[in-house]
Amino acid sequence: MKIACLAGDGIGPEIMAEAKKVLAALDIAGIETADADVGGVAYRNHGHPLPPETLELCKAADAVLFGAVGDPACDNLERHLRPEQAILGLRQALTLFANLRPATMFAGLEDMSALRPEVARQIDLLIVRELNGDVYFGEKAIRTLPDGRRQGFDLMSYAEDEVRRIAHVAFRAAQGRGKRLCSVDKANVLETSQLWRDVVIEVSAEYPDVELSHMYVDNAAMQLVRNPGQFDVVVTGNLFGDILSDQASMCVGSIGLLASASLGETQTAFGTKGLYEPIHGSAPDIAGQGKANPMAMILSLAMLLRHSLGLDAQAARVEAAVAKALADGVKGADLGGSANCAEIGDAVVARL
Ligand SMILES: NC(=O)c1ccc[n+]([C@@H]2O[C@H](COP(=O)([O-])OP(=O)(O)OC[C@H]3O[C@@H](n4cnc5c(N)ncnc54)[C@H](O)[C@@H]3O)[C@@H](O)[C@H]2O)c1
Ligand SMILES: CC(C)[C@H](C(=O)O)[C@@H](O)C(=O)O
Ligand SMILES: [Mg+2]
Repeated sequence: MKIACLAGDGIGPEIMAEAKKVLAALDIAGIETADADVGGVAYRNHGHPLPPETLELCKAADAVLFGAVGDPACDNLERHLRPEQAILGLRQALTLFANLRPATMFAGLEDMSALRPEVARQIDLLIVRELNGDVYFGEKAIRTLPDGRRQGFDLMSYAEDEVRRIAHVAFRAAQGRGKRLCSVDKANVLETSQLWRDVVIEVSAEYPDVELSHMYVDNAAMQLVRNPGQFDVVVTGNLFGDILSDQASMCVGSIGLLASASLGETQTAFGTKGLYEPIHGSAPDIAGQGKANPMAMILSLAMLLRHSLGLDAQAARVEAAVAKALADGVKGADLGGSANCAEIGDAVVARL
């Protein structure tokens, strides 16, 4: 079982070290890890944020464990050389079109939620974010109009097969959970969303046991803080899913808690090939200070064990250890506590 570990920039190396600590403590026979540069550090060391050797390592691996990319020192580089292009490039090169972002309330964190405790307690949802399309990958440019004005554009598009495959992932996820699926779009304004809605309805015929609803994204943003308990599985496009998942993180208490799995259709000997990363970024404002919460990274490792390696029991062990640490009051600065990044990792290991 081969895991490619890409720590990346900012807090990436700090949180990756804690995930590796947890993996080592599990002592699973037959796992090999290999490190590679990605993002700003890769640009500095190899002249490119996603060097060919890093991509090859990821292609050959059963799973990729990914920290974060993003470095303010790279902000003025040409777009294709910026660190963020590495994660976009990996998602595209590995056809990881389904991004699962679960948000569940942990016991003992109700007071840290941006919501009232009785509202926060209801949160148990899964955002299924499409990851290979939308404005992210459409034609984009800053061009000069005939009258001399500059105009930026990013083409928003979804082909029906792209919507169909993510819809199937979402319906199947709903079948395995509360059997309710809410498709979030902007079909009152966008043609892309109208097609999205039509295709989701078409696919729903194959899942009569799942209750399908539709919601406009602006309303969804509001409902997520008004009554998040109404959501079971949410399926949405790349941009809306990016934004709603950061919002969901503060409903749970911190962006340092939300993990993700990015999956495609490639099966390995052990499960589905995937990339696993926290939903947050490289947090340059706290990098190198031990202030990062590694729990999202550790919970991403749990998702890796479950989806790519078929090690459900080990995944559950890691999730239970994180929940127990939180219930015992092990909290970083993001949750109003004083534990540093390494102490949080140690506390999780101690509870495995
Ligand atoms: N997948 C990725 O690698 C990814 C995701 C998001 C953003 N980014 C990049 O990261 C850089 C910084 O972006 P940003 O500031 O908008 O978002 P960010 O998620 O990095 O940080 C937002 C805020 O949350 C805090 N935060 C994030 N993770 C935390 C953690 N684990 N523990 C405690 N606090 C945490 C940060 O300190 C910051 O105040 C940018 O270059 C951005 O493009 C990368
Ligand atoms: C860094 C950026 C490209 C990325 C995205 O927008 O997908 C990030 O925000 C995320 O949520 O993983
Ligand atoms: Mg994001």
